[in-house]
Amino acid sequence: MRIGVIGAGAVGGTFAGLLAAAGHDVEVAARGAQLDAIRAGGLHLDGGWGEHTAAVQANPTLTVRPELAILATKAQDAATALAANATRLEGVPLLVVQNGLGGLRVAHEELPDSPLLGCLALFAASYLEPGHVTVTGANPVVIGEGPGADRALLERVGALVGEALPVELTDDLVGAQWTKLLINHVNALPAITGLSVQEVVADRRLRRILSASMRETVRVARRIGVRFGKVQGVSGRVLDLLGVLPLALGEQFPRLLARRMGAVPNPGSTLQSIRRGQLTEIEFLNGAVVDAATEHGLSAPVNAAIVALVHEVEGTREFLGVDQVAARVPV
Ligand SMILES: NC(=O)C1=CN([C@@H]2O[C@H](COP(=O)(O)OP(=O)(O)OC[C@H]3O[C@@H](n4cnc5c(N)ncnc54)[C@H](OP(=O)(O)O)[C@@H]3O)[C@@H](O)[C@H]2O)C=CC1
Ligand SMILES: CC(C)(CO)C(=O)C(=O)O
Repeated sequence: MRIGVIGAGAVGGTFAGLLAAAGHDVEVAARGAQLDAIRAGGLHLDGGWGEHTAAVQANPTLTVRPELAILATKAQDAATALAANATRLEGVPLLVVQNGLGGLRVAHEELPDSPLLGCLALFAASYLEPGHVTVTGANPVVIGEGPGADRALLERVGALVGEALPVELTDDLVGAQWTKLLINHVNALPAITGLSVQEVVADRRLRRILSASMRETVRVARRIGVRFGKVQGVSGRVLDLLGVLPLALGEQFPRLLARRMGAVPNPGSTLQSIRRGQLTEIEFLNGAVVDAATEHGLSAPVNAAIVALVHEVEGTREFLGVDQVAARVPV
């Protein structure tokens, strides 16, 4: 099948490499050094799903209308990237692989005639240097229906992606997005400290701050009527408990997430942006919790402090020590 991947970094590179290895005809829309490197030497993928060098076509925008498109930019780049490719995408099914809550809304605004599916990647991948992506944690993706899609499309695309990597389907994409948002609370502290997710979770004080941010999110979600969906066997009922358990017990959740990431240090996608000198997605992660709280007349001070620290590090490019973080986040 002819597949177009927009944004060929950690996640898009993983999809492109594995789908090409499964025999599909893949074109990526990429930019800058990544575009030059893929054109010159292909896309080199290694780590949890093996080594593949995919001779994918790479262009600044898609040159051929695909049968399936995959969007895998960071959230802040999605609208621009879709607009640049819109003429090739009208009516084409689009799989939006993005963290945060708003990816499908943005895609629907840009491409009102395309059936949309939402995809939550639970695997971890690092975009280390142009042309090279490493899968550091080989976990499945969860796919659910978005605007304009139906069950038949979901199953067709699920089966196709399943040729390349493990897939779970969900009937509750919104609930699953909130659960993934909670999981993505692991992203911010690595971006602030320069540590991996596993190192953050291993540190007693950082683990406490992370757990406090998660508990605050669960409490906000309960107050505004959000129900967490089941993801990777973790049910909404278990997550609801995080809102009432003492922090010491709630810390079992980040410990579980770190175990599932395995032994290879996972920087998370937000620290990778900082390392590349780019702005991060933090407004779409912990920032989405602050926004949801504010919209409903509530506050989320732990998440707000974390968002502010990530922005500080985006500006200074100087990581903070554990003492500095502990002094600035009101746990
Ligand atoms: N990395 C991970 O392990 C995981 C990431 N995610 C989520 O997946 C999404 C993608 O993240 P990730 O792969 O890490 O991000 P990356 O930054 O690694 O990759 C995004 C790529 O999109 C490119 N891009 C941006 N705008 C355009 C455009 N207009 N045209 C062509 N290419 C463009 C970027 O180029 P440039 O480099 O020049 O900015 C970059 O190469 C995010 O929402 C993230 O939160 C979810 C699960 C795991
Ligand atoms: C699942 C996780 C935490 C993997 O690293 C991720 O979604 C990210 O890094 O953005």
